[in-house]
Amino acid sequence: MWNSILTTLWEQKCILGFLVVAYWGCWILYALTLHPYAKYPGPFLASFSRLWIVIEILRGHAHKTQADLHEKYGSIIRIAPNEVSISDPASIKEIYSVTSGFTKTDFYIPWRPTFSRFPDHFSSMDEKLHSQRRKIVNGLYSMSSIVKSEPVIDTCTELFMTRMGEYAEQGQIVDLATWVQWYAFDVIGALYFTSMFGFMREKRDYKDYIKSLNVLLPTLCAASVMPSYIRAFFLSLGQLFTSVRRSLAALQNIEEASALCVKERLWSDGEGNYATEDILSKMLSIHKDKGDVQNFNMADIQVEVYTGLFAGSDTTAAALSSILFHLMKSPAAYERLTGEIDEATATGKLSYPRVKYPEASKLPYLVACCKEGMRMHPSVGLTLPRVVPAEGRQIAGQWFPGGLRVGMNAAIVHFDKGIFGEDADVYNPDRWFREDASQMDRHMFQFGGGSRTCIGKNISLCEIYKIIPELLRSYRITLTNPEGAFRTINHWFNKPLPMEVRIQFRTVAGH
Ligand code: HEM
Repeated sequence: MWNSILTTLWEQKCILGFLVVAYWGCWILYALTLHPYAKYPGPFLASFSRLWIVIEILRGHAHKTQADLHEKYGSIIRIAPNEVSISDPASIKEIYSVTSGFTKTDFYIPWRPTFSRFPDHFSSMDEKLHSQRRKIVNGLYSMSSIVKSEPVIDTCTELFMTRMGEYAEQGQIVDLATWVQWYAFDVIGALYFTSMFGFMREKRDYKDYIKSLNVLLPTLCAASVMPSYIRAFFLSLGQLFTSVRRSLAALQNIEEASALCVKERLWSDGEGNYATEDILSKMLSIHKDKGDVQNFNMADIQVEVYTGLFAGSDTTAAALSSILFHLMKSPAAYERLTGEIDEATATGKLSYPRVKYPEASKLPYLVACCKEGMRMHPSVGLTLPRVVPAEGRQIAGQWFPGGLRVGMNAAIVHFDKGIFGEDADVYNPDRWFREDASQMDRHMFQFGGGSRTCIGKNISLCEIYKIIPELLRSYRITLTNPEGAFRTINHWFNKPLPMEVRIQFRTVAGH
């Protein structure tokens, strides 16, 4: 009897094995020949399996491989069986404009906080729902609203400048990439909750927020590019691995932090009287005044706070690091910029000691240097994947059937020679004074596009335009290794690695 049971089991195993191999064989054959994306070139493994993109993402420099592939194969490359990356800048309008009809793919689902009733803005895939939910809070992120909070940002800038002064006095070497991230995190604390978290005060990673994000990002990114049916398995099996366990604990840490920030405000303010004018009190007021009509409750406020914690610091810090790094590497641009800042300060066009955003954003060379820094290094370094509308679309001269995926990456588009000039590969703020600057502006993609444009863009721009002139006006900063390259690790946020600088005092013109 045992013999016959074993034989049956063996036969079943063989049949199962055969079916699996046959399925894969057919799938690979289809993916390589009949699939609508079979005509597009790319890595062989990527044409039939998502394993290629998972490995690339985990290696942390997917944008570089992607750039090499576009260089080799042209403007459309296959990066997964059902997904292509497009480098033609004209396609930004076709894919990402408000009326394009393209929707976000399931790439975004793993980023969603576990406690949300509605998807957060970033991960929402239903355009109608997204538009309804975003309308409730959009006003809080407008530039006119952010500029009203400049005094709050100023408290952070003041502390940042004091700390830099301490380092200058001690002649100590500083990791500027870490310091600008502490600054960006404290600004989020100040804008959302009136008080900084304590990164710059305590000179350390407050409550391990940054460590949590660093641990979380590679796991989330890898899960996001996997086929959705493997994700749950990956995350459950991943529990066996310390790195995945730590990532999930990290996610919980950020979620708990956002819940705590909201609770602390409620405890201190009691029921409904919010004395401060920070983003949190404005959201609490929306809840109090129109919460029932708009279906906006405490859980939704917590989601907004979570998004700010998640998306508000790595991004701004990467932009600040890139702007400063490229200036330090280009002495002529550095001198010209400090000249412009000094003159504006001496003639009263730039306030002292705290720079105001409306003043700084009018300095032409400063604007050019900030744009060029963000062009050279967009803070988000992967494609923003979208699903082609059901009826299909013509993009970059090709027909794309509905339901397939396409995406564009700012780290590729920003180097297009047709738009940014033959010197697109090199840092050159002067390009922004050329006749075709408005065309370049239209193709800058660091904040995404259309209805899904970054909601926190104005927060970041306000921070950037305030702190760069203040820092360069009062201190001379130099790289300890002037020959070194700008080193980053790309897990969606393309994060700069430590950037060591020396800081010296400067005389501020007219003061
Ligand atoms: C230099 C700084 C920043 C950069 C480069 C940046 C970049 C981006 C990009 C590229 C997107 C589009 C993602 C996509 O379509 O897949 C995005 C969306 C988003 N960003 Fe930012 N971001 C920055 C700062 C911030 C800040 C400070 C916050 C929050 C306080 C924030 C919150 C968000 C949110 C909520 C979304 C989703 C918007 C939506 O789909 O409605 N970002 N950001």
